[in-house]
Amino acid sequence: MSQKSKALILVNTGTPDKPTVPAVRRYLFQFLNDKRIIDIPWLLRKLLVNLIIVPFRAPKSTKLYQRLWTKHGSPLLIHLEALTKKVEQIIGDEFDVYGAMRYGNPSFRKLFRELEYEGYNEIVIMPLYPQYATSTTESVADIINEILPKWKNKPVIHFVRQFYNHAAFIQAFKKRIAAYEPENYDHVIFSYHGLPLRQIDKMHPGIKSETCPCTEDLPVHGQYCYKATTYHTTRLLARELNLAEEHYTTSYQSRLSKNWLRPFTDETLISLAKAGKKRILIAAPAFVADCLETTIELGHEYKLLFEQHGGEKLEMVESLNDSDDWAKAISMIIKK
Ligand SMILES: C=CC1=C(C)c2cc3[nH]c(cc4nc(cc5[nH]c(cc1n2)c(C)c5CCC(=O)O)C(CCC(=O)O)=C4C)c(C)c3C=C
Ligand SMILES: [Fe+2]
Repeated sequence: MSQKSKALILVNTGTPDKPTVPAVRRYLFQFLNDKRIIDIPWLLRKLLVNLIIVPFRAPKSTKLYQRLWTKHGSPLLIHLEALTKKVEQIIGDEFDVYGAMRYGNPSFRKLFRELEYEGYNEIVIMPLYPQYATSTTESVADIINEILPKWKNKPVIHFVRQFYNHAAFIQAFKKRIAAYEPENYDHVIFSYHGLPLRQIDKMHPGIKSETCPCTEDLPVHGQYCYKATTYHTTRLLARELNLAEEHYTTSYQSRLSKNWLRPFTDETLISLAKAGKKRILIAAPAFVADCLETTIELGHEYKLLFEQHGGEKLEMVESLNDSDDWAKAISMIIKK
């Protein structure tokens, strides 16, 4: 039983336990069998994920994880643990602070189950995704909805659905980008994790994201639309950084098929290189911690691609990780 009446759980995606094929296979198996991630009929998902995607992807992803791994483990987990400690230093008088992963370890499902017996009056759950998406945020909510109804004594649950427009998040990210002096680059790319168009369009039936004006302004139907909120994140950051419209682009990375959100970051980089842009700064404001998708995909693979097409310098902005500004921002975001 805890001495404190409140708990905060910071939840990120997850990472394999080790950079080995069996560990990556185990992780991908859990990740990609989530109906929120691959939202197609159950049998089709099982066949596609278990017979095609995981067997082919696991060896390839393992090689990438081996490049990413540090002597202390996977960066995503290292940053989560350090961030959790920092946030506890700020709000620890009032809250017990936990860090957990939606897939793999430390398991959010296991932690949440165990909290039943801690006697908290209030539990704040903050998925570490600035922009709401069913495949990320809602997948964390699924675990709460599965476990909470079984509790005899239910605490108040406060679920942070998104925070892309919270001033403290924007200021923390802006400070990170500003440190690279974006005015000294030919162009700035705001690269977000991609999503299948199908998942975007489910958020606003009848309105096709490909023709929606959310690239210009945030529409009322777009409050929880990932495309609309990512474009809005770019606008908020660009405004804070005083970037002229022609000086930056929003794009999407990590696609698994061509029917994902466009423009794709790799194609954008090639076009910019062909247009004579030599120095590009790239920031990834859908990720609050550096991981495979930032350090390896942007920092290694896309850097090489840019150089192969005539670019000279591609610099990646370090994510918020366990910075003091980010820990302080979290303490503000969780206040209702
Ligand atoms: C259909 C597949 C996927 C969707 C949809 C998706 C959405 C999504 N993911 C993140 C953040 C992260 N993804 C990470 C790893 C990762 N993601 C996918 C697939 C989808 N993601 C895969 C197959 C993997 C495993 C690695 C690989 O094989 O490429 C990670 C963890 C990276 C790490 O360092 O361990 C994060 C973080 C967001 C924000 C998002 C939608 C908004
Ligand atoms: Fe992902």
